[in-house]
Amino acid sequence: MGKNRLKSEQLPSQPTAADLKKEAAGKKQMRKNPKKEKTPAKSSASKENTKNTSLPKRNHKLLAIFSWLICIFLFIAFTSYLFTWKEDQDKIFSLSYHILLNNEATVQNLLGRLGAYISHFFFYEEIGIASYFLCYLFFIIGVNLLVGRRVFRISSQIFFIVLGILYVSTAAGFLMQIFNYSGFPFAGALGTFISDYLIHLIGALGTFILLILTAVGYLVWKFNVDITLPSPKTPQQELHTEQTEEPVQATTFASAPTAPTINEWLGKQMQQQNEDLQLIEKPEQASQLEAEEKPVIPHPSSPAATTSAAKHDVELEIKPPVKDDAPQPEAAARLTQQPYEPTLDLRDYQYPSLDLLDDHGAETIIQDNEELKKNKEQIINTLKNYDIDIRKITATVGPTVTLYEIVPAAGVRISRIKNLEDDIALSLSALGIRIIAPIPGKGTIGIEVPNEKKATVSIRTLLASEKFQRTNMQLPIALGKKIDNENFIVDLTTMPHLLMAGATGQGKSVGINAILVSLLYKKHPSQLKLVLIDPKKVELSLYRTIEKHFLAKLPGEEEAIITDTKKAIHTLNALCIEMDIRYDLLKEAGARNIREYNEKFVHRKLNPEKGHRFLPFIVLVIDEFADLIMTAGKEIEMPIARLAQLARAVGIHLIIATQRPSVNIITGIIKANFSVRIAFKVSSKVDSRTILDTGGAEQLVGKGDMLIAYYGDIVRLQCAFVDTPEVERVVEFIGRQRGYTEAYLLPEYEDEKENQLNSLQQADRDPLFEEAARIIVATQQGSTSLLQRRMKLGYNRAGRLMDQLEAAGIVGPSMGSKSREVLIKTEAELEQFLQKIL
Ligand SMILES: Nc1ncnc2c1ncn2[C@@H]1O[C@H](COP(=O)(O)OP(=O)(O)OP(=O)(O)O)[C@@H](O)[C@H]1O
Repeated sequence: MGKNRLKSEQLPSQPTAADLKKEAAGKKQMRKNPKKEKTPAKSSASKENTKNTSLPKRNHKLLAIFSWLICIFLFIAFTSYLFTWKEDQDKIFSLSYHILLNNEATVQNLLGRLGAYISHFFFYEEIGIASYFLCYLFFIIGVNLLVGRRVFRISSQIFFIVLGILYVSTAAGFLMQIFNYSGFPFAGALGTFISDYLIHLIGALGTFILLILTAVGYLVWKFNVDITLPSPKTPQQELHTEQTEEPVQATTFASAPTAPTINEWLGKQMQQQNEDLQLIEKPEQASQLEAEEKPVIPHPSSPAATTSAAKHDVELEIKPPVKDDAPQPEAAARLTQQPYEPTLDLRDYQYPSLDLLDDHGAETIIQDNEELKKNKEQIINTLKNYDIDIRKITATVGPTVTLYEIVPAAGVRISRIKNLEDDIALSLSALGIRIIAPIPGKGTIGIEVPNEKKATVSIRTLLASEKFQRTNMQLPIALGKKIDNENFIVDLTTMPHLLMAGATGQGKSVGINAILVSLLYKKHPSQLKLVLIDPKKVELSLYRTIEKHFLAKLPGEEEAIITDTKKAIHTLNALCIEMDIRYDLLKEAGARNIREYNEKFVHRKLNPEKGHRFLPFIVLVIDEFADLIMTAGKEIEMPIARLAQLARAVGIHLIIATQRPSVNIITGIIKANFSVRIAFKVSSKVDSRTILDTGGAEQLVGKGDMLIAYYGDIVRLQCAFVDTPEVERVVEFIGRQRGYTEAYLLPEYEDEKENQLNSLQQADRDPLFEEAARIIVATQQGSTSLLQRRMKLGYNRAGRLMDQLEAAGIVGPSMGSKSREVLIKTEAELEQFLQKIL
């Protein structure tokens, strides 16, 4: 038998232990540094490596197929031999191995003379029925070679095979001798020899006992059978035992008695033998088999687990901290070790994808050489008319305008060009010419001329840019593109507030949407809350879909988007209270700003039981500030100024937009606290000065063409464009997802003045109050003289009535000589209101 034995060392390209270690180390490295894995192998060395490794891999596959061919060949030949051995045996006895060369000899074995000879050799001359172990050997060699990993540990498998051959052939020999059977060679020469030897040595009974004990011993060793009575084990202990058991043994044993299919068994082998290497998925059947055979370990969350855990008092259930019930020391230690993750509130939340946004075509900047040449000549000629010579002129084509940068000839004073600005613009007769003399930081003069064909800057392009994708800004906003096409993406937290102005239809609302969409693409609902005030009632209403994700509101309010002046005042004051609360929290935590505070909170250095919580950023947006300040004046201005002065450190940022950039709206106190200001096209130079402290915004071309005063610089940008349907898609995408149970609640604000007035009202309300209210609402005119006329009252009493109507919230505050705004619009609404207050 020795000469025919196949040694594992002779097997082709069997991976060595060192190879496997290298491979595992390589995988670890890749897991650690996945980028490296993705980087295409550029160096010649790595190419070489690829070549070198691909060759053995191919050979492995070929050898695997070859192994499996041998396995199948032996299996068919052996099985056929079971039925044809009688017919073929005589011929092999007479011809021996010459039968392989003798074409005239005919045999019955399905695999012909070779099949018959090999089967006879192994069954009769060697190991009998145990020959099937050889099929198994070639099978596992093939698997190892094909998978390219050590699915089966060959050394231990050979040990198992040798033991199996010895045992099976001996047992077969013993049975044949006991039953005096001399037909089919079940035992082979080896089995017959060993069993014969044993029977002579220790007798038939002794051999029988030896065989039984060997089998039982093997099973005990394999199953690690606990022979003592089972001691009570906790579920964790059982789990531990299961996991630490030697995988090869457990599988081999588990598979053998139930004779699973090859697939089932292979699945188990592969799963158990390669714990540290990632393997193929466990076939379903195999897992069923395992479930049947192994003791059932209940899932920790299953009722069974709970009861068994309760019995053994080991289960650790981590609950949210309860005030009176101090967590167990072990649980507490675990909790403090893991940083708090605010996004786990809504752990399944998905950020909107770029597919929701459109590419607004016309993205590429068209460089029209004709146009450039024409403009260049016109500029040169115009300047020549004013005796200004040019040394050099260069053009930078932007999305909306082209910047012509001029180096004047020696001796030309820049101030002269600046003085001629209007004349030059007139001569160039193009709308939207802006002269920058000199360009800051350069000794040159810039003339911006609008392009005939303008490009749209889609927000999608900006959000897809690497700068935005990779940013670590806290509140990144993609505002637009500069004239040199650089993306202008800035952090709102550094601004820290933003004032936007521009005549109607010039791009303010689009600008606000671009800012909000940028934030929604970068922030999780736990990190950002929006307070939206929209007196125009149309622009921001589409954001109500995301109320339970991103909006903040006053407690008890139905609508999160504020359209009413009174509510706007309340909201601003509530924000001031939120700011004060946050300052107190920061003080207690010893943090200087929201960033430090949240960092401490995340690392569980602040106790939630003392009121500490993760603080989301709050961004307040007011679209149409003019309406508010005109109706509520100081009541609006004061809280805004306070917030603008102080709220930055606690993560509250303001964005205020207005159509009317006049000084009574953008007051000194507001302006002083908003250092970053954006101007879309305005109607006059005065307006431009009000916003930017300089002219230029009146020269803009509209449609998102804008100037931003950003820390001393004035930068011209083409605002990013996002259309309403795009915003709708984004908010719907967010709104469809699971959100919080309600909007983020701002603190309750109690208007003391209002309360005083209310109590006063109830006591001293004029008996004509109701009638006056009806007249005012019916006519929708908040005029004292109207009351005087209609009710035939003196000026004082009518004035008092009007004050009472204001206190009750039926009319707005006095607006000088103009009528007051009537806040209740219909008589039905008034009836309801009166019922409530009278
Ligand atoms: N960045 C931009 N790129 C291209 N087109 C724009 C851009 N911004 C605005 N537009 C065009 O101008 C139109 C008006 O813009 P928008 O609604 O933002 O004006 P607005 O200043 O908010 O006006 P209003 O104050 O009356 O609400 C848009 O419908 C769009 O066609």
